[in-house]
Amino acid sequence: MSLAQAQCEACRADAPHVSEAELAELIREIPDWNIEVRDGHMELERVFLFKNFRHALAFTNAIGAIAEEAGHHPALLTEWGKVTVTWWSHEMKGLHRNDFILAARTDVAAASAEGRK
Ligand SMILES: C[C@H](O)[C@H](O)[C@H]1CNC2=NC(N)=NC(=O)C2=N1
Repeated sequence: MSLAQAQCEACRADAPHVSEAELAELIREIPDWNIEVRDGHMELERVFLFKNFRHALAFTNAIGAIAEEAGHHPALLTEWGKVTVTWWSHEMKGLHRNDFILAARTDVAAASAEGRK
């Protein structure tokens, strides 16, 4: 089963952070994502480019729907021709397996998104 199809776990303050070993394994499944450290915790981030604002906004809404379905929500920065998607688990201040699952689902949505550049 691919990571994108894996079941999300509920996110709680006491949910386990991914270990170093898990992180190394999971990041291989989403090679286009960068790890950024902000406010002392890791975040997964990827920039998606589009031909115009309309396509960027449509992709933003598609990711919003995926987030609502999962009950797990990213930071989304929509600009002209560009969407920056950032996943982390704010409740537990770090990366949970959920974040990698949602990043993989974001990649699946991007593969069929219109107006990619
Ligand atoms: C009550 C609600 O389910 C929680 O606040 C959820 C909502 N979406 C969330 N999204 C993310 N990324 N991290 C969380 O900790 C989180 N918590």
